Amino acid sequence: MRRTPMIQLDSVTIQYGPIRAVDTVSLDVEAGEIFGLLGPNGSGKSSTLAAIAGILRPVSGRIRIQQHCIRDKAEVCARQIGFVPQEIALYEELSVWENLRFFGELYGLSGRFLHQRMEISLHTVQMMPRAQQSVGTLSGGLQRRVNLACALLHDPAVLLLDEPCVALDPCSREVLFNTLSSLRQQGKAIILTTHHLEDAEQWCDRVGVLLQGKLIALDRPARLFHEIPHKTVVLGQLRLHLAEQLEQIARSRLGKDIAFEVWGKQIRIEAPSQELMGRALATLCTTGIELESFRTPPARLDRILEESAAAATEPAILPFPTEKGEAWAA
Ligand SMILES: Nc1ncnc2c1ncn2[C@@H]1O[C@H](COP(=O)(O)OP(=O)(O)OP(=O)(O)O)[C@@H](O)[C@H]1O
Repeated sequence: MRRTPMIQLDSVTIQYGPIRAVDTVSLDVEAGEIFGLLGPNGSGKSSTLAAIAGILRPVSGRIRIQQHCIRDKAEVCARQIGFVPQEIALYEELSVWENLRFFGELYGLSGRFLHQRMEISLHTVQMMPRAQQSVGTLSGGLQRRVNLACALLHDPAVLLLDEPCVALDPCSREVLFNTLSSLRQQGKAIILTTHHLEDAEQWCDRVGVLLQGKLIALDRPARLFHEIPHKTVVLGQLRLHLAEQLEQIARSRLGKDIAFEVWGKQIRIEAPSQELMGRALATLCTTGIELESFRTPPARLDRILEESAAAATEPAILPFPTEKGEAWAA
């Protein structure tokens, strides 16, 4: 049974003047879920996140945080949201600890409780040993961890991260995702934007793909990444055109489990398992059919993104919706 979503977007549309950046996007994210928002540059990821954070007002549609509409209950919702922007938003001349105190006070925290929350947040991102170091002397990756700690100070139920992996080396990325996984275990609802398919596949529970402001795919990564889960497909380039007689011999030797199609010097082979694919390739070889090269075709999500990158990424210029006011950026 599906639980009540923490974050609900219902037909959300965001415009910058006549430019439609996000087009009737609907999605739900539950407690204890990491949701990845993927898409090429300019597809509307940051705008979607900013609208959920309450920084940007959609021209139409509805956003709810823990069932509260952010339009009507802006303050209640803001208390439930931790937002980690793309840019590092810290005071370089202040220490890590001083930065946390400053942002904690902005959230209205004080005294012993603030002190406790600062310690917990720094522990969560593994930065306690650096508490007294000035932020300007930290690497970009470590600054990002402090950025995240600041967003955790008020213990929000919802965490939004805009491109958290930018400029992170593999080790920092591992720390980041381990941190997010433990926050997921605590029941937080997490949305992050990323360009890294492998991160989305490894760490996200569900993935939504935006293209020109539209949500064109939404599924579990395993389903998005592996179009043909029970079959293995190889696309090959033949050294020579295939004579009809040789093709018939190959078909009889491969048997009914292996399907292949030939067009020109291209061949597409489909086998029910990796093992049978290996045997099929060997059989073709011993039949005298030489492959110059072969590759596995891109999975569904790779292809969606490949196609989207090839397509014009400029957003559609559409008439302004009449029912509500103009989009505005804070
Ligand atoms: N303040 C703004 N004024 C006008 N247009 C904007 C503004 N912010 C974003 N846009 C446009 O809205 C569209 C969506 O932008 P957005 O930043 O949300 O995309 P994105 O997927 O986050 O891109 P990126 O991966 O490059 O960060 C883009 O075409 C962008 O040019």
